[in-house]
Amino acid sequence: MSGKLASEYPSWKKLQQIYDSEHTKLVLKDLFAQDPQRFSKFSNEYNSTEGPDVTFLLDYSKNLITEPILATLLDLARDAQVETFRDKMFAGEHINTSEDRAVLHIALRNFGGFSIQESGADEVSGVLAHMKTFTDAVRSGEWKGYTGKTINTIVNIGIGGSDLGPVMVTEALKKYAKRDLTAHFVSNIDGTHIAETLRECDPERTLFIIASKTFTTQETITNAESARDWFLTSAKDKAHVAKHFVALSTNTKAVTAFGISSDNMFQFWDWVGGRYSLWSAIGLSIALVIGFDNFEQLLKGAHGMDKHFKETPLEKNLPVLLGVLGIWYNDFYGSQTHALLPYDQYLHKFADYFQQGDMESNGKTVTKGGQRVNYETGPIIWGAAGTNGQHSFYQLVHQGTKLIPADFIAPATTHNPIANSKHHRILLSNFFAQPEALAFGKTEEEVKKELGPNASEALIKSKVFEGNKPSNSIMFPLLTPATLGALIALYEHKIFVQGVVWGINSFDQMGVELGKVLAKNILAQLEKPEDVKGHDSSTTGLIHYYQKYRKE
Ligand SMILES: O=P(O)(O)OC[C@H]1O[C@@](O)(CO)[C@@H](O)[C@@H]1O
Repeated sequence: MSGKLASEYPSWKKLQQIYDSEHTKLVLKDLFAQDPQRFSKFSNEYNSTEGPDVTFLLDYSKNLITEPILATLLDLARDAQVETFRDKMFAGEHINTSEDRAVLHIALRNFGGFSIQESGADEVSGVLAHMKTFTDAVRSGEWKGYTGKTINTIVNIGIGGSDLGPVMVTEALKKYAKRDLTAHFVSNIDGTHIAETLRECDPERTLFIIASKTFTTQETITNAESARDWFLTSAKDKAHVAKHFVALSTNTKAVTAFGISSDNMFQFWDWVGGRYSLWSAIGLSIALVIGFDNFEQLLKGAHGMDKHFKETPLEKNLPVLLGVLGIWYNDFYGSQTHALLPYDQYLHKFADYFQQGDMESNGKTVTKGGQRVNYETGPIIWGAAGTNGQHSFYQLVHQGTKLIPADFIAPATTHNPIANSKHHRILLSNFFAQPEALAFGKTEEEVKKELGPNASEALIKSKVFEGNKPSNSIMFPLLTPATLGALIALYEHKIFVQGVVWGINSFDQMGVELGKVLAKNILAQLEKPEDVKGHDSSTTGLIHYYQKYRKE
């Protein structure tokens, strides 16, 4: 980033000219008709070159691009010095400028020997070894609760990056789970979350994992205190906490103050962003559910993608391609969102995960240099597993007024080939059909032919599909830990590429602070008998309504 606004780059100005002069002429039906080689030109097979074999296909041919447009989009990555900043990140430079921190989630999975100069990077293997020892002890039954029983339930208490990654990955890799170990995830401060969870737990056989990078997050600490109170109601003796509570954090002081010994703490470092932390000690619940070896496969799969991102020329660099394609729609076509549509029930939390990953990284309006941008930055990320989305929001995606770029993701083979894989064939037929329908639509002539001469004009019009709606399709042989690791890393690096182009700091999150401060102020007032003061009439009116009905 040269300190310039992205809109000042020559390539940005050229893209604007291309959009203004050509976008009405970019019709997918024509682009495919004109070039039988379009699929092979605009698709890439990723094959890992290190660690476990991971392969997947990225088909980006159903995008509103030509070769000159893609070349200009890649020039944008060059103008923004994406490769330079990538290399700075990998080297451990403090690219998180507002917090003066490195950004080193790649160091958590650095099996291939990237040279990283940052304190703590050489401690990763020690933490992984501790995680392995602990995970093996719990899963083997060697680790016993205070009455000598084995652990059959884990409860991860955390929120945001200390929750969403473990939830998404343990769902995605359920096939690899130890089925006699139940995992619960409590995140919300709403007492319902912990209350409903504790109903499922036996204090003699439950392990609580308090996951918090700062160990100051109000929701997590409050939930952890309630869990400890619940546990001690049965266990009585505080000495038993040591057998049922562990902590994942950077804050040893706060962990020990809570009453968890440092022996039961799994450490990570300030250069691990919360939304990039599932690879760190925050992944302990993942390792407990799927076993440490599978957790290591996840890490190794991600490392393979790190290597690809670090070494591959822009033209074949998958995170760069996804990044600049997203910018084409976000900043020139004016799309506001981006849909992640995994045709795999195991990936039903994938979009949820990247809501934080993408939106907390790139939901910013000020560049690293303090300038307000004059262009769109982070998109709204949303999505759901197919085919459920088809019976929910696809009407809008197909015939609405909004352009919604979408990524379709699917495994070629399923872990559950029931009914002789009939279910999977139906699932994949939809995975293939939906992008086809979005891209090529259905013309008025085709509708008239179908409805016959008596159909009203209005009915005909309502059945037309304009099409020309872009999508990417990603396929891989099977959803394995290593494949999932590579897939997550692909999107992490896509987010990085976009942040560099926009000139923003993708690795702080100042935007989450104001609400917390205001809430703390209101909480203090709610706990006093006198009337609230210092608020607008709406906030005051709402609080008064609450106070009219509150019981406690
Ligand atoms: O892990 P912790 O420190 O408890 O933070 C939890 C989450 O809270 C934030 O909103 C930051 O306050 C996310 O960035 C973070 O993942």
